[in-house]
Amino acid sequence: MSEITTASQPDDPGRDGAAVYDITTKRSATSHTESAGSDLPPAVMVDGPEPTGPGFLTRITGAKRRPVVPAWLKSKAELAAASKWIAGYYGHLCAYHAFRLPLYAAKLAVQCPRGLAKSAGGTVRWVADAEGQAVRLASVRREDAAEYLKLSRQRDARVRLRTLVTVLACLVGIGTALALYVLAPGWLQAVSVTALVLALGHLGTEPDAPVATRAVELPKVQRLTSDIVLRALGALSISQINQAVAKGRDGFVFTSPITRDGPGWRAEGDLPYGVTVSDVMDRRDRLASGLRRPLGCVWPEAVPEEHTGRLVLWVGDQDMSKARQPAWPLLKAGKVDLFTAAPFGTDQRGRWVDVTLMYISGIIGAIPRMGKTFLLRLLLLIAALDPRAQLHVFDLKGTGDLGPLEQVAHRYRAGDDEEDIEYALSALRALRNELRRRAKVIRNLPRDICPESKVTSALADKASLGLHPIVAGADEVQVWFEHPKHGGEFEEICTDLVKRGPALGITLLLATQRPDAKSLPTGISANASTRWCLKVMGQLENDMVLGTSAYKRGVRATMFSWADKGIHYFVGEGSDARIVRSVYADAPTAEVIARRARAVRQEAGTLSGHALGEEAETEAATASFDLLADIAAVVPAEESKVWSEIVVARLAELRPEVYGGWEPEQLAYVLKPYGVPTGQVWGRTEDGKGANRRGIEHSRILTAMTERDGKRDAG
Ligand SMILES: Nc1ncnc2c1ncn2[C@@H]1O[C@H](COP(=O)(O)OP(=O)(O)OP(=O)(O)O)[C@@H](O)[C@H]1O
Repeated sequence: MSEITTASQPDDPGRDGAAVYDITTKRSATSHTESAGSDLPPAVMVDGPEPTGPGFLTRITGAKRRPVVPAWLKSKAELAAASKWIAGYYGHLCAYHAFRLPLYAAKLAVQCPRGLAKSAGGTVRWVADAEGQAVRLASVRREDAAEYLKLSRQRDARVRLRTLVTVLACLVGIGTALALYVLAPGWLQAVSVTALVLALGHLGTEPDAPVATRAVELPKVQRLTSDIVLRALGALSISQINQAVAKGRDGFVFTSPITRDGPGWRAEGDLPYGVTVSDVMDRRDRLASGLRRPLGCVWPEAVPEEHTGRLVLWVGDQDMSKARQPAWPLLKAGKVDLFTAAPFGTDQRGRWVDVTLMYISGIIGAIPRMGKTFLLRLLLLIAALDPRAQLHVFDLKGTGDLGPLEQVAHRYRAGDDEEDIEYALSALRALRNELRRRAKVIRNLPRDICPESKVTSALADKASLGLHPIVAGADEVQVWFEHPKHGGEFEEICTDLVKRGPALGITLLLATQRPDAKSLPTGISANASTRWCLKVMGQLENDMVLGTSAYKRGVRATMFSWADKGIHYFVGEGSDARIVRSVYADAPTAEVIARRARAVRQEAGTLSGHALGEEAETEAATASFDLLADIAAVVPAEESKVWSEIVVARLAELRPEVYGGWEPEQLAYVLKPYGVPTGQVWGRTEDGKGANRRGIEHSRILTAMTERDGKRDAG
């Protein structure tokens, strides 16, 4: 219990000379003086006299209840999967041994003489009471005549009885054998002889040479104990843990018993004050060394609803990247309803993790070669399995990784040449127009049909409304945003799609290997509701993909190792960040799934656009579109400064299909990447009144054009 005093300064002996003294000794001295009757005011106790805390009722209302039925038993899919595994396991055992039965029989037959000799020898030793011989010999050595006589008498009686039993057994055995030989049918004789031979063969088995070999090699895993956890945490070179251990306390206080959790062990507890789970995550490799387990087995995690020092340590039996993943339920059969959840990966415990591709916009980020394209392709395959969904696929890497989706995509293009960029731009403009159309449709629908003002599965089914799901996916999307000419427009359209698309049935999935502000504009990264982050190298990229301060909260995709391909943090589906290993679907597998999706679409009559060999109509019309050139065209040289509202009105007149509906703010937004600012400029209204309003300078447009063209020529 600590206390504070309100001692006045003049009484302080150290004040004049500004002496420094130990606060602890000073404090006790002051309280002592006070108790001795000085005129210091009484000490004020800051801790209550008794430990008080929440009452029983408060504690039980706040208590965390553990589920009565374990999660794996509640999930039909998991139960079915577990039953299938068990049935498969025992089925394999039976098949394995059945196949080797003749071999086992032969081995036993060969061992039969040894078994016969062993049983004969054993019987003789039993009859002769060989087990008592050592004791009898000991009494002889001690020359203890009395005891020897006692033991001999006992042995004689025993040998008599055992001889009788043996003779009787032999008579019964021989009699039975003769009876069988004379009376029994051939099959019974064969069975009896076989049984006798097998039994004798079994008896003749050497302990180090079993007849039956192992059908399965069960992985031997070390049990996780508190000692091992403490040893590993103590090896992390975290000073607070080491200090706690040095003072005889535990460097980790377990808050629940170490239990089996899926194919691994789970330990939960509190780190010392001031140590956070992030500190442990940063040293995951050392932790794995301390636990003597492969890195891919060791998964320290934070508990989001607890304090930052609450650590859950899950140690898998097998490396997550190598453990066998259950077969993907959509691999061979099945359709998808994009408005409901579909599995796309498994967590460390091998449980399926689902994603609902509607009402989201997502970003996938990672350094190269970690599985970003595979993941995007998987998500697009899931979308392809909903025959209503229209797919827009842009492979800006240009290697054809998304090629399997070509046969189902409404828009498809691989490559980053100028014509590919124009194609993508025209497709995105069309998408934005579609977004606007959908907004109007939704707005005009009666409340009872569309109560939530968003596209639902039932609305998507009504072909007349044209509200089918649209899923657009782009790999290496930084190519769009860094484009010298169209970067601004790509950013503007994608931001709009990311923000408004989810409610209107349009999902945008963007994958990038360089998640920084330039290659993934903040307007997009901040508004994406779903994030997949495979290995990244630093905090900045981590937070760009997983959200601001994710790194601080301990959600760190930097901890993944180079071998953790396809393993990522998944943030979405209304839950906290989870570690997921995405389903591995290589190109041939993707091709098979896409073919199935095409067949389903053919049946439903929903194949469209590129999949039917149609070219986009808007492509040629907009190929020559250039924002800066258009502004230069509508703002003559004599108008040195012009208001934004006038520019957008003129642009809309020039190309209504592109600029129709633009607001002055939008102009400012798309000009930003070109370095053209908008500011207060002097102008006149139609009736000749002068005013200051937001606008642009003609010379800045010309400068931006010159710079851009110069860069392009240099490039
Ligand atoms: N879920 C997965 N499970 C196991 N291995 C995977 C998985 N996903 C991808 N891989 C492996 O990782 C390799 C790289 O995948 P991918 O091409 O998707 O990487 P990327 O991040 O797109 O690379 P780049 O940036 O170079 O395009 C693949 O060849 C594949 O073997």
